[in-house]
Amino acid sequence: MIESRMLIGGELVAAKSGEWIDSLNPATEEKIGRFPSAAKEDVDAAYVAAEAAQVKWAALSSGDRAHMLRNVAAGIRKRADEVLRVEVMDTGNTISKMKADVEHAAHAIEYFAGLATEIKGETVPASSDNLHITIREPYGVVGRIVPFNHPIKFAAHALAAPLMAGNSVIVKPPEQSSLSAGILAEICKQELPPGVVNIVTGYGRSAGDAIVRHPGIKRIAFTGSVPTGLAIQRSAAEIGVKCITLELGGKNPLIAYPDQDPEKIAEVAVQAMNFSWQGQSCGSASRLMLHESIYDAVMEKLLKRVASIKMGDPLDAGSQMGPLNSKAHYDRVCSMVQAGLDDGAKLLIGGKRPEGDAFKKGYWLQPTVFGNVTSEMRIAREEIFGPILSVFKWSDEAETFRIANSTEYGLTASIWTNDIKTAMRAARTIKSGYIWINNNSAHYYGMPFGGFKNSGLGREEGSDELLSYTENKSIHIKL
Ligand SMILES: NC(=O)C1=CN([C@@H]2O[C@H](COP(=O)(O)OP(=O)(O)OC[C@H]3O[C@@H](n4cnc5c(N)ncnc54)[C@H](O)[C@@H]3O)[C@@H](O)[C@H]2O)C=CC1
Ligand SMILES: O=Cc1ccc(S(=O)(=O)O)cc1
Repeated sequence: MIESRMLIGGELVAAKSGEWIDSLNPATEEKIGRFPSAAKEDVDAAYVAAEAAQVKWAALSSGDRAHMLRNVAAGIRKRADEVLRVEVMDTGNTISKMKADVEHAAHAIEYFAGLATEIKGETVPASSDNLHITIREPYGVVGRIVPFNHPIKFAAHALAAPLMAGNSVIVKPPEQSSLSAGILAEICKQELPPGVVNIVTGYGRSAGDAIVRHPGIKRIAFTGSVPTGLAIQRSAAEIGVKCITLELGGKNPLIAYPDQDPEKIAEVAVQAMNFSWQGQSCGSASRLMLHESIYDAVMEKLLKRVASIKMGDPLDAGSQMGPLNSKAHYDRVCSMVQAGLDDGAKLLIGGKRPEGDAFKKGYWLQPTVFGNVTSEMRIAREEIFGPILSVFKWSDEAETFRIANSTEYGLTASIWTNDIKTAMRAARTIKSGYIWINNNSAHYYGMPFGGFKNSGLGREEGSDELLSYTENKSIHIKL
């Protein structure tokens, strides 16, 4: 049983109210621990500590800040096995996938530490009798709110760029899976000055909302769903003028052209759908658009591959797919299976709880594929964030682009063709922020990641993200 603590002002603490939230293992529904349920008073305390720490932190050289950040990354690596086990039991994601997330957590911090000397301004020849320079200053206290699908990776990533830019930070982990953030809190307590990082756990409607509405927190970065992103914009606007960046959901197309090998497309479609994350990844290609000339061949092979996915104990290295993250999420994903059936899509495989004693408890849903999907259906328009793939057959390229662009989302797209002109035509026409040609799923630090349309605002994973935690100041020196 794990009882994790928050980090506020350099101390590992419970909520002032004494309230806790239970952590359940989604594979078994057993209680595995609990963590504090913070309210406004806890966020206020975190803000006071963060504000007090920030000025000294910003006054350090960027090299000194980078050095301390690297120590946090090393601390994560040192406790990687422990973090991994907690994270697998708390999220239901399989151990083979989660291993990479723990490594990513450390890598994200090291990446931003490596950008230490990029926090720089410009000289501008705006007049002949002045020296015009810009400098970049931190906002002060930054709030970052992250979702349940990659808890340790997102929590670690969340502190890196704001800190590197000289801010202090308050991180709010997801209420479904907060235990790994408790370990991160212990590492930050050891490696950083008190108050520089504050980790406040709890529900979005209380702890999250208190961060968004805090008048002193001008810079907020949110990763999560579109409805919550919109709610955050509304709440923040009631308080003041705030700079909010949003990494939101996707309903991402994978478009396969007639020149493709059906076996290869079947393989990449399964990968790109992220069945191995139960579909719980923002970049999942949940709309598979197959040219009619390869449709039958791809589908035959794809269904065989889906049928062979091994669901099982997430702690078993042989398991290829685990349960969904929480009961509420499971219920919603299952309701989308029904929505597909109600709207007339053809259920080709899955759609049920797997059979066997191991799956009687927990939030298990088989990998699911619908055919005969049309663009009006709910399963074609709404992000499900579960293991449900919707397959379209196409013949006319322009109509396919129209359908690909017909949702409110625009996060990623994956285009498969050997013709570079065709590939670039598709890449330019699809309204998404991150496009793979003959590839899928991979993220590359240094390349800006983020969404068009309702998939978001702002870019992460590159120098844009670092600079987004600074404000530009113009200084004119009369010569
Ligand atoms: N674009 C990207 O990089 C990514 C986007 N996502 C998206 O995240 C979603 C799944 O994650 P969920 O945790 O279900 O999202 P969610 O939007 O329900 O919650 C995300 C976070 O927001 C907090 N929150 C909820 N209501 C709030 C409020 N009113 N004020 C402040 N904070 C609040 C929650 O406590 C949680 O920490 C999907 O839509 C997925 O596509 C997930 C990963 C990456
Ligand atoms: O869900 C969003 C998401 C998934 C993966 C990655 S990364 O490949 O680990 O960088 C980032 C965001």
